[in-house]
This record gives sequence, structure tokens and C-alpha cells, in this order.
Amino acid sequence: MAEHIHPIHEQLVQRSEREAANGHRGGVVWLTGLSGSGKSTIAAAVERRLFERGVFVQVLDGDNVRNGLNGNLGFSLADRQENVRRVAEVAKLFAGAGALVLCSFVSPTRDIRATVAEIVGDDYLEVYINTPLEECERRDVKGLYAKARAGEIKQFTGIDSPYEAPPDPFLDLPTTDLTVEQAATQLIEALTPRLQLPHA
Ligand SMILES: Nc1ncnc2c1ncn2[C@@H]1O[C@H](COP(=O)(O)OS(=O)(=O)O)[C@@H](OP(=O)(O)O)[C@H]1O
Ligand SMILES: Nc1ncnc2c1ncn2[C@@H]1O[C@H](COP(=O)(O)OP(=O)(O)O)[C@@H](O)[C@H]1O
Repeated sequence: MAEHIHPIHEQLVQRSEREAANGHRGGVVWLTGLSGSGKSTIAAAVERRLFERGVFVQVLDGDNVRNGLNGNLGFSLADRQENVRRVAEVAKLFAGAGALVLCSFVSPTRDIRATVAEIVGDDYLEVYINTPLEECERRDVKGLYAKARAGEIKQFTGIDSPYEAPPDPFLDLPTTDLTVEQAATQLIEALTPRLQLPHA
């Protein structure tokens, strides 16, 4: 039987050309923090403001990933690891296309985040949405903490599943000291020189 030969296609569009066309560099901004810490809210605010500056920006979060691509995964540490691994691979593709990707995932352990850093490489920018458990529980945006305390949800981060704070993030955002707008501004100011983003 004839052997199948897969031709190697030369890449005719380089990442640097994509970045030049977009007017900024690509990158993966990885927001980690407890449920209710403010990851999605801050990512959405940053996405809106950068979009208005003409940045090629996209949020990836549980809402657009756990229902589809990762719909078969739950919240054991092994499933979280796989959830985050797949997202990291997708984010890497986006960054290769020159996008600034804002990934909003609990990504609770150092091991899980190390997987992301390994997949994404130099494009990985870790942002700690630093909100104490008591504040997240007070906000209880989706009522999940009450359910976890009542034993109706198992393996809930911060209750009966671990969260390990990142020891050396690119940026630490303590949301009890910052408004959403202030947190978004700090993140945009940190990213602007790093990814050569257009100024407002
Ligand atoms: N057991 C348990 N633990 C933590 N979170 C839970 C759980 N069950 C459901 N949820 C909801 O799922 C959101 C977290 O999903 P993630 O994909 O970010 O988690 S992980 O990175 O895979 O750990 C998280 O969303 P956010 O509140 O936006 O963080 C919760 O709303
Ligand atoms: N400084 C702040 N930064 C982010 N969110 C804040 C802040 N102060 C209060 N919040 C509120 O906290 C909640 C955070 O929820 P969410 O963004 O869904 O968190 P996560 O995505 O981490 O689960 C929102 O209701 C938001 O309005």
C-alpha cells in the first residue's frame, strides 16, 4: 500500500507580520482567582476598553468554553487540569494569530498554572485577582458558596477544594482596594508597554 505523504507547508504568513498589521503584539493574559473574585468582570472591562482602542482582543472564560469545547469536564483537580490545558492550547493559537487573549479561569493550583506557562511560553502573563475568600463569599454572585457550605456542591474552590495563590504574578490586583475601573486601568497600564498596545 502506498505510504501517505504529508507535505510540509511553508508558513507564508509570519506572526510578526500579523502583529505589524494589528499594530500590537499578541499575548495570553491569564487571570486566576477564586470564584467571585472579579476575573470575568475585570476581563470584560479590559476587553471593552482595548477593543475601543482597536486592539485585537478576545476573552476566553468558563462561559464560552465549559459549555462547548470542555462540556465533558467537571471540577475534580484532574478535570480542572484538562480544562485549563485545552484553554491554554487555544489561547496559544490566538496569540499566534496576534491576538491579546484574556483568559479568566480559577486555575487553582500552581501545578495547573505551570501547565499553562509551559504550553504558552513567553506569551504567558499571570494576573492574580486577589480577593479574600470572605469577600468572595460575601459577594456570592451566583449563590454557589451558599450551596457549597450546605454540601449541595462538592469540590468547590476555597471550601473543599484548594486554591493556591500565585507567588510571583506579572500583576496582583487586590480588588477590595480597587474599583473595577481602577483594576482595569492598572492591567491596561501594565500591558501597554509589554505588548506595545496603542495608547488611548
Ligand atoms: N466545584 C466548583 N469549584 C469552582 N467553581 C465551580 C464549581 N462548580 C461550578 N463552578 C463554577 O465554574 C466556574 C469555574 O470554572 P473554571 O473553568 O474557571 O475552573 S477551573 O479553572 O477549571 O478550576 C466558577 O465560575 P467563576 O465564578 O466565574 O470563577 C463557578 O461559577
Ligand atoms: N474591584 C472589583 N473588581 C472586580 N469585581 C468587583 C470589584 N468590586 C466588586 N466586584 C464585584 O464582584 C463580582 C465578581 O464576579 P465575577 O467577575 O463573576 O468573578 P469571577 O469571574 O472571578 O467568578 C461582580 O459582581 C463585581 O461587580
